[in-house]
Amino acid sequence: MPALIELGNVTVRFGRVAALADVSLRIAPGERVAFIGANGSGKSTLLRVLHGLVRPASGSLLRDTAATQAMVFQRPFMLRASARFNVALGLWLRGNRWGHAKQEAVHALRRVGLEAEAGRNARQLSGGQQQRLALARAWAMRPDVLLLDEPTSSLDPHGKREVERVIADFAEAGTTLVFASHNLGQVKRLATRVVYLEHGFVLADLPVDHFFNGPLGEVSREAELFVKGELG
Ligand SMILES: Nc1ncnc2c1ncn2[C@@H]1O[C@H](COP(=O)(O)OP(=O)(O)OP(=O)(O)O)[C@@H](O)[C@H]1O
Repeated sequence: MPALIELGNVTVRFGRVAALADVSLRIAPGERVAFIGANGSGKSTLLRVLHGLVRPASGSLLRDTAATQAMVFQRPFMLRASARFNVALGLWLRGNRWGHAKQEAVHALRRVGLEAEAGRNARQLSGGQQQRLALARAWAMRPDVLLLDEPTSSLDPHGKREVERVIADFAEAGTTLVFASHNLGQVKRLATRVVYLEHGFVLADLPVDHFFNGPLGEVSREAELFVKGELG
């Protein structure tokens, strides 16, 4: 199957820090890929490279130009305006008429269970609601690929469940998911493939069952320790 995104030997530097080192990665349609690893291992940087927000110092990035992408950040930025306006604006900026954009915004809000909050100031919504609002904004774009940077890191268990449900809906609708997470339970629930990063290197890239249950081999000893540590 042709790749949606393909990275070849990508290195990203911030000053003297190599945030990514020689990363090669191929993402095919329908995959659900989780990036895991310790703080500073390069997960966010990798997502930003995939979304074209960070330019590699070297290496190649190929993207299927017909495929659309959306990214949801760890702390999504909301305008001081209604939830509906926050979703509609993105659609309007992409050339939709305002009336149509507002209509589509309401559909997207319904999809994430925020219909009742459509008229509320987005900044006054709870963390979980804001995260779902960010997903509604992405949903409205009907992306082929959805990139998420620790989408539930600041949420309580209820908020986490709600946001995970929406993410799972994206996957069911055929969206390719690529997300960074520190929550290994979430990785097991949502991902089909795990990419383990350490100091900017990909140390393991395996189907989720193999990553959590199979022997990881010499090169992935650190990954094994990481998983054991995280799972306590
Ligand atoms: N804009 C930047 N300027 C300078 N250094 C940066 C920048 N962004 C990332 N880095 C550095 O690059 C490395 C990788 O950071 P990155 O945010 O990608 O890690 P991460 O795995 O997402 O971490 P976390 O789990 O804490 O979110 C770190 O050493 C970080 O300090």
